[in-house]
Amino acid sequence: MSEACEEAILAHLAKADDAVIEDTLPWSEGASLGHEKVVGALKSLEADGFVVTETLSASSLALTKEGEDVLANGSQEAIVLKALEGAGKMSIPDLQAAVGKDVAKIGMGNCMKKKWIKKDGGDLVPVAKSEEITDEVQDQLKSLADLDKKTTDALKKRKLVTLLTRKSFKVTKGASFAPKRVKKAADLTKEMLETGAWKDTPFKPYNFLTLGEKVGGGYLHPLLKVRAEFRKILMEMGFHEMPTNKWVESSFWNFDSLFQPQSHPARDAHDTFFIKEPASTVSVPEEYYERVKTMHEKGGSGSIGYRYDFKREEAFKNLLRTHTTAISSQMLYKLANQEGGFKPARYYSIDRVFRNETMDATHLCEFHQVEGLVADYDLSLGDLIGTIETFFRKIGITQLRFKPAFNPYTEPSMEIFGYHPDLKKWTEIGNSGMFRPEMLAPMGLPENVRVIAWGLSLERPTMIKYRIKNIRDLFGHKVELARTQTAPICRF
Ligand SMILES: N[C@@H](Cc1ccccc1)C(=O)O
Repeated sequence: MSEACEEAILAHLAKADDAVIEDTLPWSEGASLGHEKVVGALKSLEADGFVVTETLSASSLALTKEGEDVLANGSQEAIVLKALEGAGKMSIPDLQAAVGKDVAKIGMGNCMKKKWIKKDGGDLVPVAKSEEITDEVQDQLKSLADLDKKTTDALKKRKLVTLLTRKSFKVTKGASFAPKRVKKAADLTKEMLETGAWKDTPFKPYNFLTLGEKVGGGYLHPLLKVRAEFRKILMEMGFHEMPTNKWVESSFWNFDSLFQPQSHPARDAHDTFFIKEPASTVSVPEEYYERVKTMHEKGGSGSIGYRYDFKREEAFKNLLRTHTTAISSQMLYKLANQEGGFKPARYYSIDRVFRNETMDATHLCEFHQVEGLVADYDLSLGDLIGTIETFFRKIGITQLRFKPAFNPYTEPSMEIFGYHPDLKKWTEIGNSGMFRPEMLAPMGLPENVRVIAWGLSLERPTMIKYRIKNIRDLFGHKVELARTQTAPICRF
C-alpha cells in the first residue's frame, strides 16, 4: 500500500516539477491515500534522495458538531423563540422537554439578552416575531471565510467553530529522483559478481554518519596474547629472540648436545615422537659431534662422563623437539663459534614442543615453552635467581621459592614454585639451572663462561589468566576464546 503511495508521488513528480501534497493527492487519481500514508511515503522517499520536501502548514476554521447543527437548524435562540411562538407561553421544564436541555439553556440566555422573550410569572413568553428577526449566528456560519476576529472569537467561545491546522508538503524532485523506486542494494555480493547483476544494481550511497558493524575477525588467540606479553617483558630485560621455526630436530641437538645420555628414559618412544621419514638427520657439525661423543664416553672438564658407547644412529635420529632447550643448545654453539669469538648474550624463545604424553585436562602432546638464557663470564646461582625473580615479578608473580632438582644438562638445577594467593598454594611454575660444563665445554665456550637458563610452559599462565579449565580448549577451534578480554597479565 505504501508502495502504491510512493509510486503515485514519483509518477506525479515525473510530470510536474513540484506539487503541494495534501491528504488527497491530486495525482492519485482522486483516491485518498490517507495523510499518514502520504507522510510515511514522503519520508522514505526523502531518505533515499528521491524527493525534497518542505513542510507547509495552513490554518482554517471548521465547524464543530454543534456548529453543523446550528447551520442546519438555526441558532439555539431562534429555536427557543419559535417554540415559544408556537405555544404562546411555556414553563421552563416544558421548553426543556420541547427543544432539549442544552438548546433551552443557551437559547433562553441569548433570547433574554436580545430581549426576544420575557418572563411572565413562572412562564416564558415571546416578545419578538421570528420572521422579523435575523438569525445572525446561522448566517455567520454560512461563510466562515469572511468573518472578522471578534465574530470568530465569539463563535469559538460558543464552541461552534474550531481552528484546524493542516500540514502539507511542498515536494520537489530530489538529487536521486527517478520515476520508479528500485530497492537499492547495501552490499556487493558474490552472486552479483557471478551473474553480472552488479552492473545494473543501484547501490545505496555510503552513510558516513552511522556506526559500522562491529568487525568480528582479527582477534589474537589467548596463547598469542600471552606470548606477546612475555616477549615484551623479555625484550625489556634485554633478551633477543632465537629462531624457533624448526619443529623437527635431531636427537643430537635435542639430547646429546645437552649431555643427556643415550640411555636416558626421556629418549624412549613412549616419551618422544620419533620421525619415520626421514628417520635420521643428514649432518651435524662433525668436530663438535666428536667432542660431544668424547664427553659422553670419557668425560672432560673435570667430569668422568657416562662411560658408554655413544652411537651415531642414536644421535642422528630425527624427532619432534621435546623442549626448546634444543634451540638454546644450537644458539650457544653458534655463540661460541661466531666470528670474533664469544660475546655475552641474552636469548629467549617461545615456541611449540612435543611430548608423547597421555592427554588429559592439563596435558597435551604438544604445548609451548618459554625459555630464557644468559651467557656471560662468571655468572653465579645468584644471577639465575635474580633474573628469574625479575622476570616473574614482571608477569605478576612476586612470591617465589626454589627447590633443588635434577636435569641432565644443568647443575645446580632448581624447580621454581610460585605462591598462588587465591588458591593459597605453592605451585610449580618452571624449571631452571646452570648449564653443565659437560655441555658447554664441547661447544668451545671459554672456560669461565657460565650459562644460566630457565623454562616454563606458555599454557599454564594462559589458562590461569583466561580461566580456561581444559587445555584442549586452548588448542581447539573455540573462536570465542580469542574474544575473551581480561586485564593485562595475571598473577599466574
Ligand atoms: N628444558 C626444561 C626447562 C629448562 C630450561 C633451561 C634450563 C633448565 C630447565 C624443560 O623442558 O622442562
